[in-house]
Amino acid sequence: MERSSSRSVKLDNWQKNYFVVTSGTCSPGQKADAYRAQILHIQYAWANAEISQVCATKLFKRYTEKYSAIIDSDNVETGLNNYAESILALAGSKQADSDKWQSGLSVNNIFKMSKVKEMMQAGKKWKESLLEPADASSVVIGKEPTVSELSKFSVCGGSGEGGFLSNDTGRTQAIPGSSLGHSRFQSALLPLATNTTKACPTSSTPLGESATATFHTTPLFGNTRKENHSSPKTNVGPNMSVSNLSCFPSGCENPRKRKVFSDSGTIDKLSNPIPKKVSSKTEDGDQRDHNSLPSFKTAKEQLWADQKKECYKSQHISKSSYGGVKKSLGAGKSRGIFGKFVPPVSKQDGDEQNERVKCKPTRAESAELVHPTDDRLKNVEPKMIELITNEIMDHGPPVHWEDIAGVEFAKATIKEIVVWPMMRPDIFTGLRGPPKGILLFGPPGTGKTLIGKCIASQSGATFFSISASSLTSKWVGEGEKMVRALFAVARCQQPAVIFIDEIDSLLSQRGDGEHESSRRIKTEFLVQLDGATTCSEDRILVVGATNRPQEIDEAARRRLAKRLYIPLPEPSARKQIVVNLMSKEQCCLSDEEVELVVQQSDGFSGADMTQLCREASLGPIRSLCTADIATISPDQVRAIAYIDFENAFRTVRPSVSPKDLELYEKWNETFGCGK
Ligand SMILES: Nc1ncnc2c1ncn2[C@@H]1O[C@H](COP(=O)(O)OP(=O)(O)OP(=O)(O)O)[C@@H](O)[C@H]1O
Ligand SMILES: [Mg+2]
Repeated sequence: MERSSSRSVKLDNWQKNYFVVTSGTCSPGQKADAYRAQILHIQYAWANAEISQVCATKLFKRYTEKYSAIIDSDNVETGLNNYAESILALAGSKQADSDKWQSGLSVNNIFKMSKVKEMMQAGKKWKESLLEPADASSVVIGKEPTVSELSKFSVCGGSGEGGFLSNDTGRTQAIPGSSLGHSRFQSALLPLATNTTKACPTSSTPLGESATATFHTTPLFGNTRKENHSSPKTNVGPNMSVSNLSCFPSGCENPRKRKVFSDSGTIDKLSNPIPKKVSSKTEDGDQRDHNSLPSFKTAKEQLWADQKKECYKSQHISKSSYGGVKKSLGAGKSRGIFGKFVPPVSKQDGDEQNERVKCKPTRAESAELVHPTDDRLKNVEPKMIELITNEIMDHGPPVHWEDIAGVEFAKATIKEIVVWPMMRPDIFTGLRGPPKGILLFGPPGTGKTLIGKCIASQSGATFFSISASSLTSKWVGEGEKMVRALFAVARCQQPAVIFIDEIDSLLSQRGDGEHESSRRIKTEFLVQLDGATTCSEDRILVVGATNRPQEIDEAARRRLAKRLYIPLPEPSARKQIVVNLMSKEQCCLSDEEVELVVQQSDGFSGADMTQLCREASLGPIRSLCTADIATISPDQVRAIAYIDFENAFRTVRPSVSPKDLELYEKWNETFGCGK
């Protein structure tokens, strides 16, 4: 009768709590309290055999998840942001994020409670009886317990509550608020001494698998630090640990005690799977060996740890490589057909050779090592070198000569100037020495930048690519230094190609309205260009590209001795572009239709041709109804047909006007070096 009324009281409480939690009016702190109460109810109900283990496990898991969602959430409206650190604060009776959420306990004051003191005494006696006679002296039982020792006893649920197990019934106290009888306690706690395992349901350990019943006073989601061992309401009875440390008796957190316990072997084997090395490692002090104990880490802690590791790694690497992690100052960039072959695996020709291979730095490594002390770089700020390395050196995907349609003369000339001299510097000497400056000029979208990228890929030289506008705008006030640094680094990385796109914005005619800073950059550039172009020793090639050649300063023009016209593509080049692009798509153009496209695209630049093909390729998609687009598979899309090109011609027009073209032709006749 009494029992059924106590059950109905619990049910009432349960319902009340449920309403509190689901009402939507309570704060996160109140919710957390309510969930904690639910969890305690589950514990009592289970210990009291009112619910089955399976049921207890399920409920426990559900409510601990909900509880932890509130505790760990950093959402100010729905969570307490009460990570482990905050729980530490709770242990110190400090107020945490929530007004409601304040621990009534602390490591210090919990032991002042009379009931706890009594439990301690009982626990001590029980320990004595367990450890006798072998290790009794080594267990610090006889002396007045220190806080940490007490904490051990108190939190090692088995020890504290072990008192209840002893026959010292006089000291046994019923748990306030609990209907648990003495015998119940006994059956619940006996496993600790008898090695029969009866596990508490925990969120992480299935019932029956847990090695130990661990009743301790750590907060449900607390870290297992000693300071954590206070918890609101935990003084009312056994508490189930849901942290992944819960399977360890918390008393083992005191290193000395851990040693004692592990040495004694008895309790350790029964209840504590902590390896012995833990105790020996921590023997000398109170410092905890975090590696040895599995410790609960919040996601935030884990993130910090990961970030620290990353930070350490990157610092470590950047210390060992000059100017960045991935990129060398171009020495490693000898790519393309003339780049030096570096076998991925070192030769196994004997130890001596291996040793030599190991000792001899690679080109990239030597560049990294040599650079800071290189005389030519002594006046260059390291920051600049890093910028050049990271931002100016070309790292784009390779471009091949075949990717550039038409412009055969320009391609042949460039090969002659750039590629062969790189390949045979011994032949290209004296008068045969290559020009040090090239200007690629022509209408927009004819492939000047593409040629620059191709030189980068195919020359085998260290390639520096910079847009002149970035020199004048991006590094405001630093442009001049940047130019100097650029050439200095290039000099250290010979053979080198410096590609300056939109060079007109850097080397435009000097005028009165010119800004002082851009005048300085230009002057510096001309000085450097002069040095590079006149010094026969240096193997630095400057390649400029522009679609406004007429704006280039005459002094610069002179230094860019080889001026190559990159005209609009001829019919054969246009055909090549179409065929090339269509070969990558599903296309059913006949040869005649391709010819028709080529005829109709007269006056188109390479970029216009690319745009035309893009537009045509959308034709098959546009012919679908909207509903089909969502469901159709790629292979069901029809091939690109001539009709799509016809439609594309309606929207894509040539971007270069005949008038503009005349200007280029004229400039080419006057200053160009083509045939
Ligand atoms: N000769 C060509 N062969 C193949 N594709 C070309 C050719 N010319 C231009 N293209 C296409 O047009 C795009 C633009 O070319 P690019 O940027 O090299 O032109 P540009 O001459 O540098 O123009 P701008 O003077 O406006 O800078 C290229 O990415 C390429 O797809
Ligand atoms: Mg360009």
